[in-house]
Amino acid sequence: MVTAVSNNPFQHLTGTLVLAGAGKMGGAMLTGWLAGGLDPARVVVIEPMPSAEITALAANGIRLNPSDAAPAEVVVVAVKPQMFRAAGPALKPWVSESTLVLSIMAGTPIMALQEVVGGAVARAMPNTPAAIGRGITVAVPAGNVSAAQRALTDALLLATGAVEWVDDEALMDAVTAVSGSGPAYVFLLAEELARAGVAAGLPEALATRLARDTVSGAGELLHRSELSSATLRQNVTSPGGTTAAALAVLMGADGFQPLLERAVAAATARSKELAK
Ligand SMILES: NC(=O)C1=CN([C@@H]2O[C@H](COP(=O)(O)OP(=O)(O)OC[C@H]3O[C@@H](n4cnc5c(N)ncnc54)[C@H](OP(=O)(O)O)[C@@H]3O)[C@@H](O)[C@H]2O)C=CC1
Ligand SMILES: O=C(O)[C@@H]1CCC=N1
Repeated sequence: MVTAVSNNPFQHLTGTLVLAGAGKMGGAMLTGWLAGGLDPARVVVIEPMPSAEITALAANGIRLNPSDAAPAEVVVVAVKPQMFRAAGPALKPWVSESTLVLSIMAGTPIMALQEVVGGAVARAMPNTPAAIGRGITVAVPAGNVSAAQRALTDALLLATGAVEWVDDEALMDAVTAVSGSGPAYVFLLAEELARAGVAAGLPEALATRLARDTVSGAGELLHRSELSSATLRQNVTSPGGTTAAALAVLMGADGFQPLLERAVAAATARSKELAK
């Protein structure tokens, strides 16, 4: 007998998924999930000011801000950490002891979620490339997360990209600083490369195009290649050539290394502050 095997990563989701906060990150994850085959009829979105995109999803069967609530299988908490203490209690009617509460809030410890919302909490830090299935998320489970809930968390996160699990929640501050915030550093690189091109005499539209395609092309090469980033960099650097001249600046005493170290330390410190 041949057994049919489903490719749907959401096959283990048999109840409702509630997304609280469909802003930039929650919206990106929802986009990734729907693109990956999540049945819109299983989704409830709680969002006081839904964007036009989120409002349009209601036509596909998503329930937006319903007046009735019942314990869900999964509640994804994607509100700003600063408003969690105020917004969290309203989520309680959606949560029973057996609800998986998947929080993506920066800085907010598992213990705060257990206090305010309850359920079985998994804390995760995704990033916005989740919208195109190219995110990376680091997750840490609370002690009462069952094997089935961990598998469901894995399936939800894998539908938006790669997943790493850690046991030590204290790592999440530095994780947030590297991969949660990281896409912004790369987009800033594209902005500043374009600006530097204009300063070097290029028309703005051409400089913007060159910077955007260079950053995205280099990212794609890094993604597909088995070579380390250092080797890929060396492959661009002809001895005594133009790249070497630029890298002497970027790898100098006040170059990328101390700058990124300071930036990541600042983001890590801010994540720790958000926990207070
Ligand atoms: N942006 C990113 O790249 C990443 C963000 N995160 C985390 O994701 C979370 C959301 O961040 P981000 O998407 O950037 O922020 P946004 O402000 O874009 O999203 C938060 C959303 O929650 C809405 N909201 C406000 N009050 C409530 C409520 N009571 N119930 C439900 N929703 C509510 C907000 O509406 P309104 O705007 O009207 O207040 C907003 O649309 C944060 O905790 C952040 O730490 C994690 C990883 C990456
Ligand atoms: O800026 C922030 O606080 C969130 C967390 C990681 C990315 N954005």
